[in-house]
Amino acid sequence: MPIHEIRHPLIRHKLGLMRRADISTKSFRELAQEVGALLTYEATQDLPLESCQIEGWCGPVEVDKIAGKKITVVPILRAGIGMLDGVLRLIPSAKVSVVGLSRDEETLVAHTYVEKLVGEIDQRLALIIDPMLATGGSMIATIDMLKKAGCKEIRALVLVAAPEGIRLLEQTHPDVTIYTAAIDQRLNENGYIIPGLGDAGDKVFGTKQKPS
Ligand SMILES: O=P(O)(O)OC[C@H]1O[C@H](OP(=O)(O)OP(=O)(O)O)[C@H](O)[C@@H]1O
Ligand SMILES: O=c1cc[nH]c(=O)[nH]1
Ligand SMILES: [Mg+2]
Repeated sequence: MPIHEIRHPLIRHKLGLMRRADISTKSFRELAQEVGALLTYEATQDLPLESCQIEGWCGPVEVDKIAGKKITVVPILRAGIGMLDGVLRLIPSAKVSVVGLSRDEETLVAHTYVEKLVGEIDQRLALIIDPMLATGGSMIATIDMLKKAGCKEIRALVLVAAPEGIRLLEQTHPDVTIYTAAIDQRLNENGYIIPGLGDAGDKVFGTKQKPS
């Protein structure tokens, strides 16, 4: 399974700011959108182009445009919403499929509470967005859902990935490409990524921080 850790200076810097314990909700939100946009830039590098002729300021000119690739962005609720605007800023016409998953704090098993996929999913490139790939359970459940609906091309954009989640994803869905801002050290005994970001959903929504 291809995994791309994007070590661009802007991403390294912004992710570093996100790791601060005293970060405000406002800053966390802004940075999650910005890093989400930067990961989108990387994850769309190979979109097919076609030429077309337009009327330019000095007459007809050949320009490139994206060759009708259908895309669905798939935020995993809640925390994935924190990256959504950043992704849509670069792909404003993408359709959005919403998946709601919540990880049980004891078992770490994710249960599904929303599944609202867009039409023609079999013809679309799916870009799943979630700040955290921890055990990998939430990502695998989402990929299972998309494949069951007929989706054939899937990429995952995550801010931070744990080696444990990457390994599990490699075993279960080797065809899915991951783009991440960082591969961190490990999971702790509560399934939180170390050093990670803490609870990304709580940080995006300003809800109470759970102890890790
Ligand atoms: O790889 P996993 O072990 O499945 O963990 C990662 C998931 O956990 C978090 O969501 P959470 O269940 O806390 O929901 P929330 O976004 O509503 O806070 C995070 O946003 C991922 O979706
Ligand atoms: O570190 C982690 C792991 C799962 N979910 C989070 O929000 N953070
Ligand atoms: Mg959470």
